[in-house]
Amino acid sequence: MNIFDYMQKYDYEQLVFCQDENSGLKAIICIHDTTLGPALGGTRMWPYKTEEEAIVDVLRLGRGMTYKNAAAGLNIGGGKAVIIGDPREHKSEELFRAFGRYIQGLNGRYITAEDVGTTVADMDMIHLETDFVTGVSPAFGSSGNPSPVTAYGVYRGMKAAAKLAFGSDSLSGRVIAVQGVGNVAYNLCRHLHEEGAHLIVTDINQENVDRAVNDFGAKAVGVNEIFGVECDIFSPCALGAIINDDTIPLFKAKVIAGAANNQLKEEKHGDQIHEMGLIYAPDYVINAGGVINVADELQGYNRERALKKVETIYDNILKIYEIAERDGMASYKAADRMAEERIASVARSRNTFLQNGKTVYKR
Ligand SMILES: NC(=O)c1ccc[n+]([C@@H]2O[C@H](COP(=O)([O-])OP(=O)(O)OC[C@H]3O[C@@H](n4cnc5c(N)ncnc54)[C@H](O)[C@@H]3O)[C@@H](O)[C@H]2O)c1
Ligand SMILES: CC(C)C[C@H](N)C(=O)O
Repeated sequence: MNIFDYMQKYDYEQLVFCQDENSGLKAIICIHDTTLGPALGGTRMWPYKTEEEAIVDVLRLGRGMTYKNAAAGLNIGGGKAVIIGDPREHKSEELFRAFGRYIQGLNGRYITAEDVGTTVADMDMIHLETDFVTGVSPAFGSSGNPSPVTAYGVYRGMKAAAKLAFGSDSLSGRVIAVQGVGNVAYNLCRHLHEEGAHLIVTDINQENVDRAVNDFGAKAVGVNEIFGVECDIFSPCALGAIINDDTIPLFKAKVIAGAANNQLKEEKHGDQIHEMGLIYAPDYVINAGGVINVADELQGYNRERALKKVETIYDNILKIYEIAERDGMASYKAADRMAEERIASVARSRNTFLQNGKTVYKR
């Protein structure tokens, strides 16, 4: 891959390669866009098979955070990091401290948090070397695990999507099929169960299935069955790319609203479900609760204030549908438009010189 061509095509600012022989650290930090503020996004630890796979992933995820943060109304830019390694085998204090020192070297242009394969305990180790890390243990005045807050945001966004589809945002009596009942979806299921929804769940991890069945009276189905079950709402909370040529013909739901990142395999699949009349809550809008929560730490963490901001996901979903209807486009495109317009207008408003270090000269 020609990295500079790709960076130029999507206007990336910076890609940082980090190597530390002692700890075995091989990491890449991507800063996509800092028009709105410092780049904030989690660190993914994954056993990438090739370096190219890791580079493609960090670039794609970093750009996704720019859109997520902008659409959420945060004064935060987009970035992400990946550590190449197996999270079950290759974690050590030495490795996370070495990584923390690289983050410190960026002097606040990039701020990290949890993502797939990393935990609060890992953030605590990074925090030994840098303050530019969020999602650290609450004992340090930080916000801890973002997953329950992500789940709350998905719950609020799902209610908004239900209002658009059914004319009422009540989820009582609705049948909701949840794919993957891990950290986020377990907490989501709790909210849905408390409101009186009927749950159908699946997971490749039987323990997680059993937990949802026992705690919330969920009905369990096989991993391939979940797409075609009779339900009102399908909630993808496991993997990306699950809205695709194979699954679309199976869907019986009227709404798709879940936590997973990058749910559309390709943009055309967003157009297809739009044409079928499904209400689709764009992934990066509905799952922004976690980043909204960790971003609050930059003002001195206040959980009440963070949750209030997470509540706005409800209105954001409604707003995206207003744009989609106004401009005659699918909801995923309307979300992109909303994020891009906000970034462009802030960039325009910063075209005069100010002696306070806040002016960002982008172009
Ligand atoms: N944790 C957060 O705060 C957060 C924030 C934004 C987005 N997300 C996204 O939400 C999704 C869930 O995140 P999480 O933190 O709950 O992760 P998790 O790993 O705790 O949960 C994912 C669950 O999906 C299951 N799973 C994997 N493959 C599956 C398959 N083929 N069929 C059924 N189940 C399968 C796993 O066994 C696991 O239980 C991810 O896509 C993540 O990127 C998470
Ligand atoms: C900053 C993190 C809490 C972000 C989360 N990993 C996400 O994908 O939104």
